[in-house]
Amino acid sequence: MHIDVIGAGAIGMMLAAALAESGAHVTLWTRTRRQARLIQQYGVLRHNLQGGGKVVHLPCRAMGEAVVTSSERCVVLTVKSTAINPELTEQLRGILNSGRSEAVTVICLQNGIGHVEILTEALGPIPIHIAVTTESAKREDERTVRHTGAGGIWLSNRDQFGNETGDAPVQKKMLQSLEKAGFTTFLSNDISTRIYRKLIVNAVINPLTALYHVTNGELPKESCRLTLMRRLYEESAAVFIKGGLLPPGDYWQSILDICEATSRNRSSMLSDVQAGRETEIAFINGAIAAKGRELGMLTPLNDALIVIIQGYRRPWDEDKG
Ligand SMILES: NC(=O)C1=CN([C@@H]2O[C@H](COP(=O)(O)OP(=O)(O)OC[C@H]3O[C@@H](n4cnc5c(N)ncnc54)[C@H](OP(=O)(O)O)[C@@H]3O)[C@@H](O)[C@H]2O)C=CC1
Ligand SMILES: CC(C)(CO)C(=O)C(=O)O
Repeated sequence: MHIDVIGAGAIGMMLAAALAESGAHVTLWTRTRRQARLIQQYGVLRHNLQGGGKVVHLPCRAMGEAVVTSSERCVVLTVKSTAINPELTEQLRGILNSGRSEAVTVICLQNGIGHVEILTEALGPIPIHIAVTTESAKREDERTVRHTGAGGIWLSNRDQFGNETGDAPVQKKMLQSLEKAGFTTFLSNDISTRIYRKLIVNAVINPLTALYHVTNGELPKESCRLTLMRRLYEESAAVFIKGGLLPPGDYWQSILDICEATSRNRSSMLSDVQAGRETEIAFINGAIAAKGRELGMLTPLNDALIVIIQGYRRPWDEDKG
């Protein structure tokens, strides 16, 4: 089986380097030719959890370049949800329909929700499996990645159409490859709960760390911030529970636990805001606000944070007035 990891960012470089090192047939795909050449020439420098660094050489191509043919192929999508646009899906179709691929699967590792619907519309009947990961990684430069937190990878045993595919060879082989590469994996028959539990964590930690410009660990340490965290949590959890997306329960402690477990991390949303990049807020708090509207529930805190975070502008945009 051939594995195509799309997106040479934090998660993409971490996964592709670990898979290549453990002997998987993997290609890492970049957006730019420049990054592909750099990785092709010098490899990915992967820092493990203990801080040790190792250069891993692996095939790396820019999107649009020639595809390695294989009868079985697993495409692991590690771009941000905001990068899933018509140009990317057209290029994905090129990879998925290439050569002799008879069995293909797409695995999505994005935080948030809404991206699978966009992909399904563009890719038609190709099976897509959602994966949720609690691993964390940081991209330090175009060829350097640091594994910053160990967790697990949960892969849905159903595709987006509800077909049970846990026994499909591509999926089985993908899970085996990830295990061999050192990741703890699970085949999940309840990915939905896992998605919404993670979404609630991201909906509280991400926009508030971006708002206050603090690390995850600093966020709850000040009482006003803790109050806002709690209110945002209550508003968001109420939507998921009323919508039947999460069983009634208390998910607050898990947010505090993750702040502590990832205390030195800058959340992905804070990193995006600081780098002047578009954030994933539309797929996180935007999804909660949309669900709230559907259920006739008000979500004023989510609504306000969406506009605040989307309103951050890059300094060079300020110049244009
Ligand atoms: N980092 C983490 O610890 C975790 C991240 N996640 C989720 O995983 C996803 C990826 O996150 P992360 O790795 O941090 O994000 P990064 O921004 O580090 O990486 C995304 C990568 O996608 C690349 N990309 C964008 N457009 C394309 C394209 N058209 N073709 C090929 N590559 C493209 C970007 O390239 P370029 O820079 O050139 O634009 C970038 O290298 C997100 O949805 C995030 O929420 C989930 C759990 C943990
Ligand atoms: C869990 C958390 C908040 C860890 O930083 C994350 O997933 C993110 O930053 O997007």
